Amino acid sequence: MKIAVIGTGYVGLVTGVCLADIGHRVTCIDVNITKIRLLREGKSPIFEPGLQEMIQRNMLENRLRFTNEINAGIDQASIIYIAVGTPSNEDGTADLSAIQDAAVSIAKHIKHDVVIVTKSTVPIGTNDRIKAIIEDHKVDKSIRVDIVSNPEFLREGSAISDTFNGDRIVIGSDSEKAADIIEEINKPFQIPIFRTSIRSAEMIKYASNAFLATKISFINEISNLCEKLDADVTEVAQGMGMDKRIGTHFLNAGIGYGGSCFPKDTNALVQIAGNANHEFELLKSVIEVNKKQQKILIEKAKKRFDSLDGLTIAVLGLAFKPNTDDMREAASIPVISELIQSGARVLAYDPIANENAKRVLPKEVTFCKSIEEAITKTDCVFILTEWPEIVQFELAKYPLFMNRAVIFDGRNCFDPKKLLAYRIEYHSVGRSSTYLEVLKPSILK
Ligand SMILES: NC(=O)C1=CN([C@@H]2O[C@H](COP(=O)(O)OP(=O)(O)OC[C@H]3O[C@@H](n4cnc5c(N)ncnc54)[C@H](O)[C@@H]3O)[C@@H](O)[C@H]2O)C=CC1
Ligand SMILES: O=C(O)[C@H]1O[C@H](OP(=O)(O)OP(=O)(O)OC[C@H]2O[C@@H](n3ccc(=O)[nH]c3=O)[C@H](O)[C@@H]2O)[C@H](O)[C@@H](O)[C@@H]1O
Repeated sequence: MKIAVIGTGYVGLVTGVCLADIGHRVTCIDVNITKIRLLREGKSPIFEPGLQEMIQRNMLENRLRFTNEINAGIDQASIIYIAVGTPSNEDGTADLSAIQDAAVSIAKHIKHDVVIVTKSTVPIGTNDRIKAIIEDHKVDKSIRVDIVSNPEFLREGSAISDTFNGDRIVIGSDSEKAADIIEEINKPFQIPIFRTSIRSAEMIKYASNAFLATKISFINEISNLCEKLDADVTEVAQGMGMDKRIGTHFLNAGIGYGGSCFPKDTNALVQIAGNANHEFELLKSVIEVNKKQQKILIEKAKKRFDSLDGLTIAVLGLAFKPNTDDMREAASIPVISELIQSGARVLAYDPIANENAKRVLPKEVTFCKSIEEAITKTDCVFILTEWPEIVQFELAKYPLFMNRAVIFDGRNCFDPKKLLAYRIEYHSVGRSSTYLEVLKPSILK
């Protein structure tokens, strides 16, 4: 099948490359000239495990090419995927301007019947609008355009593996024939296919992200209660997860969810509900809980030190999760801004996201090339992302390098009991803090 993919971000690029890998001929199109230049050189503009190798292999085998020219890109394609961004507007609604632009460009350039497949996360009813835009703008009115909503469920950091091992592929369409074609295209992935109406498919995407975000905020609330009542949230989550109806996934307490999707999609769903005269109270609370949760390490540090003014603090992990260089809505942004406002000096380190972080973090931050460099002569460490390099870092080095070995861990990377043996004072989430007996001031109780 000849396929065009519009938008080569995390979703479009991974989709295009994986479709090429299962044998289709794919042209990836983007308005961003730098991205396309890099891709033509076989370089991935984003950090995603395994992606660059797969790009190079499929280019060599002539199944994958890249262009800035929409007309050249969709010229021969009978299937056109839309995977452009749908970021948040100021009021939380989804900004659909890139979708609108893509639809108009498609309409102006198509020369034969096509199936349009929407991968982007879009509010319920948007695919109907895409269809209307294309019908309005198409030059040759005899061309047939069918629409399929095919929401994406991949996670950053494991995008390729998720594409090949997803739990389901949702295909929403009111055209049986178009749905059959998209089912056929996806067959080699050998993933269960679930066919729905267009609007149900659009809703499945928002409902899934909102539900996962709800699980995280729920366990974070339980973790706050655990701290007050001397229970251990990791044990509680494990015990809850053994019930198959609850499941073990997405019950890791921490400093809240970030990233390009949960914050944006939960806000958008609240707005979608509002527009349908429905007050989505549960989801509003999920969002509020998450905002509060991002502040918990700062609160713990302020309680521990009285004031952060004049302290030197290392922040380990800046990306919103491990295995990505994505800084969108990363917890490190509000946390570091608040540390700086409180008068602390911040030394930051991320194994991959330092460069992207420099663009969004306050200019006062000093970026370091290693964990050792970041923690040297610091008064405490904040761990914000559970990168393997950070989790596996030799614990004995903290007391050696730091002024005083105090760790605030927003990702529960370590067993608190183990830290005492290394003479580290340890504050994590939803578990009791561990202090060195000799240093334990009575006010800390
Ligand atoms: N990032 C993720 O892990 C996931 C994202 N999604 C959804 O997929 C969509 C895309 O997300 P990302 O890939 O993260 O976005 P992104 O921001 O990484 O990439 C979007 C790309 O589209 C390009 N673009 C914008 N307008 C264009 C146009 N008119 N013609 C051609 N290219 C254009 C941009 O230059 C950019 O390269 C969003 O709706 C998002 O909610 C869904 C599942 C996972
Ligand atoms: O729509 C999207 O963009 C994607 O959003 C998420 O994927 P992603 O944002 O890449 O990453 P997740 O692994 O879901 O993590 C999101 C955030 O939740 C946090 N999280 C996750 C799990 C958990 O138990 N606790 C927790 O705090 C992570 O640290 C991270 O900040 C969903 O998992 C994907 O299915 C979806 O396709």
